[in-house]
Amino acid sequence: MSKVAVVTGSAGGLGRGIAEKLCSNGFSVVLHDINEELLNKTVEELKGKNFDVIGVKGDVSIREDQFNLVKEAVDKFGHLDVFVNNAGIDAVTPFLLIKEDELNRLFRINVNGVVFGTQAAAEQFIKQKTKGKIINACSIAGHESYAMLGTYSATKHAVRSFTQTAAKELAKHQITVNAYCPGIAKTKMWDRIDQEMVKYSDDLKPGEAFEKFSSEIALQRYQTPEDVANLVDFLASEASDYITGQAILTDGGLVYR
Ligand SMILES: NC(=O)c1ccc[n+]([C@@H]2O[C@H](COP(=O)([O-])OP(=O)(O)OC[C@H]3O[C@@H](n4cnc5c(N)ncnc54)[C@H](O)[C@@H]3O)[C@@H](O)[C@H]2O)c1
Ligand SMILES: CC(=O)[C@H](C)O
Repeated sequence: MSKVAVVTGSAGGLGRGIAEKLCSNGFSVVLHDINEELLNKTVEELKGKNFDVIGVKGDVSIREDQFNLVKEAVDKFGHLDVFVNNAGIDAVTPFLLIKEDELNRLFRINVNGVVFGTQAAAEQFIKQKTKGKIINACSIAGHESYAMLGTYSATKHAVRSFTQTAAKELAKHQITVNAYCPGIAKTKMWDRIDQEMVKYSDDLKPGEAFEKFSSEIALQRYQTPEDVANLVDFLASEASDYITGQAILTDGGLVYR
């Protein structure tokens, strides 16, 4: 019987890379995103690769949507093994200009979404009386906070904190909870971050913020979605059964913790 994984925010970017990796290793995967048009396109592309996938539209910041997502996964595939809280958004703002709307928007998606997804997945694992794996999208920004990324960095520190708490409380059910901490991957997220950072800079040109951050990478190559998917694939496998509560860096050598 195939293992079943849900990957939130997987219509594109790192989430799509994670979904493809898990599919290539025999998982049935529920792709999910708030962007229904891109989600449907990605589902069709992955079905074209003979991957066993379905797509479920949803908003991770809505608790009911997260529980519906798990229900759709179980209705289709019979059970759940892995839940990846990948969806997240960014904001670039000088600290003195951060407004309540930004705080609320980013915490609702990057933090509340992870809490609700964890609750929905954990309740299913407990109902199944099986072990389970919950894997959360953190970041280098969950270990070190960055200028102009104050709210975003705070949300990723919160993800790391909730990962530890959930791991401690859910271990008795043989549910592990871990986080992956990517560095700088050229996805739509970094396209947006670069555009915004350039707006606040007198000398950066488009693309130069990404280059500036990436120039510090010790391994001297850009991060790819597959680099991140390799770590998530490990955390989704039995090889990581004795690891829980960890926020593991995969950044090519940027932050050393
Ligand atoms: N790209 C990087 O360098 C990087 C580094 C560290 C951590 N991360 C984290 O990895 C995750 C994926 O990042 P990415 O670079 O692929 O971003 P991305 O913006 O390319 O993709 C994120 C996806 O999430 C979806 N999404 C946004 N809000 C949603 C919501 N409320 N409900 C459901 N789906 C929603 C978007 O539609 C999009 O498809 C994020 O949590 C991000 O913080 C990214
Ligand atoms: C977007 C992200 O988490 C890091 C800062 O690249």
